Amino acid sequence: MDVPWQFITISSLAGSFGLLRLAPQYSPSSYFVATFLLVFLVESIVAVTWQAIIWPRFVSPLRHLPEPPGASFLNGHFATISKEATGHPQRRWFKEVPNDGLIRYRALLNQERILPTTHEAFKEVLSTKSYDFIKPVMTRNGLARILGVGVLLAEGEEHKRQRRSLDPAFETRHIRDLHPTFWALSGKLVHALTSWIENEGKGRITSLSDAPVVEISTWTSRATLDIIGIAGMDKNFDAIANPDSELYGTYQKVFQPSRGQQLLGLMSFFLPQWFVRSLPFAHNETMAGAAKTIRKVCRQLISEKQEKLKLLEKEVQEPRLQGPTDKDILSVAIKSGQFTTDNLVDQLMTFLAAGHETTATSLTWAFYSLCEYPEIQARLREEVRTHLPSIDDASAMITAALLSQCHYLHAVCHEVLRFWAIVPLTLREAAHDTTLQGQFVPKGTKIIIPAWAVNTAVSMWGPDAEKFNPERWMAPGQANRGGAESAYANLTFLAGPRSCIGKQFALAEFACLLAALVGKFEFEFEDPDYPAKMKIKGGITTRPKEGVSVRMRALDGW
Ligand code: HEM
Repeated sequence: MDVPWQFITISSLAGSFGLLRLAPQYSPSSYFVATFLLVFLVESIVAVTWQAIIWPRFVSPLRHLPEPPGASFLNGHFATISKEATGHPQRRWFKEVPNDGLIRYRALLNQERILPTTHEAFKEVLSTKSYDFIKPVMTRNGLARILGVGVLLAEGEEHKRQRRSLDPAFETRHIRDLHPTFWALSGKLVHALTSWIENEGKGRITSLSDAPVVEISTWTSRATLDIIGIAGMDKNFDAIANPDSELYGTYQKVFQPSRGQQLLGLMSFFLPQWFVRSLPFAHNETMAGAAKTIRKVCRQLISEKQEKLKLLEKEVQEPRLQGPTDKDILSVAIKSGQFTTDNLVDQLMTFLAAGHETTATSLTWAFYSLCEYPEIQARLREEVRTHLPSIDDASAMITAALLSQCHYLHAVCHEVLRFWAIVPLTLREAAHDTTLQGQFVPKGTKIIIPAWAVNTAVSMWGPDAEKFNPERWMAPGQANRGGAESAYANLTFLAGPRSCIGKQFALAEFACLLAALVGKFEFEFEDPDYPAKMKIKGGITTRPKEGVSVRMRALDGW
């Protein structure tokens, strides 16, 4: 249970106002501000005593669950959680706290969190009772401004309806058709990078030590924005060619954590979100501006696409006009007839945000791991060069079948996604009183799904769980699950009805981009000691705090 700060703030304001107007003789002060502060203080002390001390220690049905050591009296494990990278403490607790499937830990003011640890517990939260454990309202409101209230944030029957309408855009058959698009855009990225490197190196690159330094995450982000633009919305944002593109710049600002963001996040505990958002802070202005730009772009895309579809309808007799363009996510959503224009804007916002930074960050981690293990990089390059046509060959067509011959590529991609689990944890909240693994769970309790901890748990993956090892995907019969027995051992894309709708899209896009980049370039850390210094930056997705800076040069012969 959380302390109801908003209720306390609003009731203190209203109570102080009422007291001074109706019964001023009982007011502790004749000044409104002083009265408010006193009433607020008294209400807060009562609420905190109950919620942060009495409830979690003596009343909560969860109080008997095992807890990690080191909790403070009032703020439980908050200091540990806020000091370490997102998902890191949960990884340790997963390993070290003896439990029967559930652990309890406590956040700020001892707010309780349940950390499930077994296959059965994850199955219950994510599949059997997935609509009983919903996304927390605060998280939903926080994300809605930039992500829109699309399928990612919808709940219950509304979610089922939206998911059914969008699923056709992600059918295997359709993802197969997208491979040439993914390959063409991977080529565009390779060529842009080649020119940049040649330009920076001024024709003097003979070995990696002469090569210029590339911070790879800015390039991966631009490439995946272009891919979701073309494959998802039939629109070329041209971010690879133009790093100053409006949309790319907007997302860069939005995904950059700032002090203002943290401060406003804290204020949202006490005050209604609409009020916090109207305060004159720079962060509020940035977010409002970003939301406006993203909405404007989405509206434009929808009206362009509606025009195009009308034309196609008119000329339906001419099959040449029915290319893959009418199978992008936006066309499928429009043609389903299930969404109003405003709903469509929300869906597009969701796909733009959920569908580009995730794959870009995974690719950044791939670069990190391939610099850490140059022998894996070399083996992967050899496989790509043996089985796939050169990325410089504009007439070559890549197909899903051709790509599937690259078993090691498949293994490396899956291992990067498992090992780094870029959405390291995600939250759920009990929509009503319920049970989890037979344990009573009161309404409002937060459940933590610790994808990173699960993906690297010895209990799920065996003794080498914490080692980056693509071989686990190469052994006979292990290509799909990497040797893990449980379907809930790999939560990179989650599992169940709320799992990532774009998983197959992301896997194919990731494989094409990685194959093209590793086939063409060799690279190494700019600073060979980087792994010892690297800090992980937390947020919804985790990434290396300083990015991944690599010396990079194009190789001949492919
Ligand atoms: C490596 C890349 C990706 C990763 C690791 C990833 C991961 C995830 C995760 C963990 C969730 C569940 C979030 C939650 O419920 O708390 C999710 C949901 C979602 N993802 Fe992805 N994603 C990736 C790529 C994509 C792409 C390329 C698209 C779109 C083309 C996409 C669209 C979505 C959508 C729409 C949802 C909401 C699904 C629902 O609630 O029904 N994702 N993703």
